[in-house]
Amino acid sequence: MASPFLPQIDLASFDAKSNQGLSAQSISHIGAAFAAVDQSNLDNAFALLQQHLSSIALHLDVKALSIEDITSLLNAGAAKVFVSLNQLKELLQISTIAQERIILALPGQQRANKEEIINAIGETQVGVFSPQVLDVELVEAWLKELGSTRPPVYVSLATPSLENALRLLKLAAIPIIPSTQLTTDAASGKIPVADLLLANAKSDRPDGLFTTLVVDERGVALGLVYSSQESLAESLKTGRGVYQSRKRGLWYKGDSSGDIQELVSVSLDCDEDCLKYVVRQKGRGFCHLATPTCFGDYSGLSKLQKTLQERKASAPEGSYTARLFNSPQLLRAKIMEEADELCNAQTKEEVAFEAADLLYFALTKCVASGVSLEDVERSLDAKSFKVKRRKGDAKGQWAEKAGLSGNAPNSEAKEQIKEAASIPKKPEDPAGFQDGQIRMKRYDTTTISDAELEKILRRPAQKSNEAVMAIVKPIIQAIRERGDAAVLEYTHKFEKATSLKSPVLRAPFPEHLMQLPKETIEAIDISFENIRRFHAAQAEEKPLKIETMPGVVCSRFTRPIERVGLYVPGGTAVLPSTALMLGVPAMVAGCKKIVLASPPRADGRLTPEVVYVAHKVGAESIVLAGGAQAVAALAYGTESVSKVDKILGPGNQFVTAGKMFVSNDTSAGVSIDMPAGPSEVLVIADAAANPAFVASDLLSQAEHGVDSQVILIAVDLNESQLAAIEEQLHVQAMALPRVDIVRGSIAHSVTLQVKTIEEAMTLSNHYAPEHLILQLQNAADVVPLVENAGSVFVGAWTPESVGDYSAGVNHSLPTYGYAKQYSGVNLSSYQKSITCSNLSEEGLKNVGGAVMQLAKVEELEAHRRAVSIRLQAIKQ
Ligand SMILES: NC(=O)c1ccc[n+]([C@@H]2O[C@H](COP(=O)([O-])OP(=O)(O)OC[C@H]3O[C@@H](n4cnc5c(N)ncnc54)[C@H](O)[C@@H]3O)[C@@H](O)[C@H]2O)c1
Ligand SMILES: N[C@H](CO)Cc1c[nH]c[nH+]1
Ligand SMILES: [Zn+2]
Repeated sequence: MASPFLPQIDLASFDAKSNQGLSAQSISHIGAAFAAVDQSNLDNAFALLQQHLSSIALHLDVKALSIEDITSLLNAGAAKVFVSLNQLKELLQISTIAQERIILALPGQQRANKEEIINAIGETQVGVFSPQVLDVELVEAWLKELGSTRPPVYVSLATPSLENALRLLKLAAIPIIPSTQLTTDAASGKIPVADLLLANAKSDRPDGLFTTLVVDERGVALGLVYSSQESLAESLKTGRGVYQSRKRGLWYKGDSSGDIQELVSVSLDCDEDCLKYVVRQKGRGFCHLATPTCFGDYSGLSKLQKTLQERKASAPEGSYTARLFNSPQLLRAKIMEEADELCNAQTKEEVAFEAADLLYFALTKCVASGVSLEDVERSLDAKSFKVKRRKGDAKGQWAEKAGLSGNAPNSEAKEQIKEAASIPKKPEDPAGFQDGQIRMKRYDTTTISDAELEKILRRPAQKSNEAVMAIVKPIIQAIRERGDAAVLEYTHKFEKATSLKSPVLRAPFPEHLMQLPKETIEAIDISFENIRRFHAAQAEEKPLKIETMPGVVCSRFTRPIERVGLYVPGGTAVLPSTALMLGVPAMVAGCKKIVLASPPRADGRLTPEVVYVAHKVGAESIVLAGGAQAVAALAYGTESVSKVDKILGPGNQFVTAGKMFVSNDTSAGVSIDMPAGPSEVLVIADAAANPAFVASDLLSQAEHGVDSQVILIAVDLNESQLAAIEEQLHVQAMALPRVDIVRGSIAHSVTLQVKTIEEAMTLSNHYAPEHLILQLQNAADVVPLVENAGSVFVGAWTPESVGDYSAGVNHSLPTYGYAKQYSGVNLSSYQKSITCSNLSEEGLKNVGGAVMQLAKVEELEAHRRAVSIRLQAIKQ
């Protein structure tokens, strides 16, 4: 049963040291409170809800607020709101508000009659609150008039006394009493809380004690004890579990054993003859036999939590749980794996089995982060208070994986923005936010050490190679052993494309699979032509040929790699532009066999843009698979997938690990382009830069994935110039459909303040970004200072996205600092160079001596003779 009375608190001073009323702790023991809210203390109300949501059911007089503020308070967890008649009518229109959360506040001093109330509330069963009833006798008469079917009635006790309060309680009205008049200390002369709690309680025992159930915060029964008014008062006063022992009198639990209890809350059952104490048990447990409960050990989730918490404190070396605690990447992989298995479970047994696995790993994550089951349950309860619910659509990537159609990919993100806007205060900024704004952290490079800078510029952690390889190796093995069947199995599993019967689509590709709007065809055609031109211009005009000595001619010519496999990612976004970037240079180089691979949608089809590009570049086939399975199929070939000589293209960690593995396997005979991972950009901006342009460039890469990183180097910008960029970043980010992804990437993105362009370039060359954008006064003059970068974008009119799609440069570029040693994809990525030597007699005579001498040094006689035998022949 809820608290039979409500302490009235002053929002402005609650929790503060100056608070003269009951302490916050005592109020949370009672579990409910009342307060009047207006604009002056609205922020305090939100703060209080955030801090005490689960421990205090907050009842708020909101007559001075707008409907928006009221719904925000309900959303934030206010238990009940006391409203005017007009507000009541408006709130009843919102179907998601439970009616018992709305209480009609009757106007003023007047005694209300039954008709007045019934007229006001119609058929709706809402409570009634009379704010200024001075005369208890009047209330008595009034309650009688309302009769037995009356709604819950709250009465503000303007002249509080124990006697008045008890009279109202006997009438089953709920008195609201200023907390300054209440006490847990009987000696203080105020109204004792214990007396109010037990006002209507009646013991069913001859000794007059109350049977008391003791439970933990999850509601698990710890044991059964007895209470008296005195022990309850003592418990409320000390904040501990204090009971009435039938043999020893007052019993302060744990005084002799040390296993004390912190009191969380006290309440009565429905017929008020039994108390429930919620406690936080310390020490070995509640039972004198040192078990957590008097009914033995914990079971289920509570038991698992206890074990995990113990393991976290001292995990046996080598235990699996210790491995999980030490490797966030392994834990993440297991959570994803188990979630996927749960989704695929069919029978009741399978669902229970897989759900148990998922809960185990989820709880390990909680314990590793210092979160308890109680915290999780509090969060669940808080969600149940929401008035404006999210639609519950799956996010784009998951919706696609699950084969949902017609699910607007980012509707949930939009809901989140709306919701965020309707909640005025948040206690802490989540990742990516600062002071309520999506903002990158700022550092002045003159005030940080090199070591700190190194840490700041570290790319977001990736799964360890070991963890990813452990996932990828069995996949590759399965493809080698079982070919097409295994490719299909993984596609069914990861892409949910269960209707797919063949892993390959062969050219000529059917027209109906590449139906596109005219504008898209035009855009692809323009981009195709620019990319073709830029890559064709990279071809050697003629083979290199020089005479190193008279008669010694060396030359070099290139040949296309015969068979290439092009991986087009498709996990989190559909990327036909990557098909262009990989396919066009392959076509220009003259590769004989071009095989594309890309994960299909859940309906088993590829996005038509990718099929159209495959058609335009003359691809032989498209492998309808993603991840390591696609890479393995390309590397080794299967019954229907053509083996290739080189695999190119970006991808996630499974794709990259697959590429690394097959390129290291000499039996595969396959090479790869480079490690190209999560997108990144570094923007260097000075005072001439347009803040909106700078922000838009940063966001264009931040929206790729939560593991993307964007860096701004601000050259000699003052506070207002920096603030202008930050403001733009926030405003533009909030308007993006992928704002939830952006928040993730901005959380590990930074602004670095430097004084000069030289300092900026030193930093940039050290970071070696995938994309470097120069938004500087004389941007072109700075290009000669670039030493390491995948691709450079010069000046205000060159957004990075032109390079992603249409300018002609390639967007498949080295990330993760590999721009220090790798080039992005270019024509030579599809070619090999062959060198050629051609000597005349004179030439051999000129160079032969050097060759023979060096062969002699290396003691390779056959090498020496291959020359001497010819020189002798020339002599004869
Ligand atoms: N650097 C560049 O030039 C460049 C260009 C474009 C894209 N990108 C990057 O490429 C990446 C694309 O990644 P993506 O995930 O969107 O698509 P993806 O196609 O690379 O990966 C999706 C595949 O991963 C596999 N997979 C997913 N979860 C798995 C698991 N638990 N176990 C085994 N396999 C699993 C599945 O087979 C799935 O088909 C992004 O990080 C993007 O930023 C980089
Ligand atoms: N910027 C990405 C490479 O890091 C490529 C891309 C594709 N589509 C849009 N952008
Ligand atoms: Zn991009």
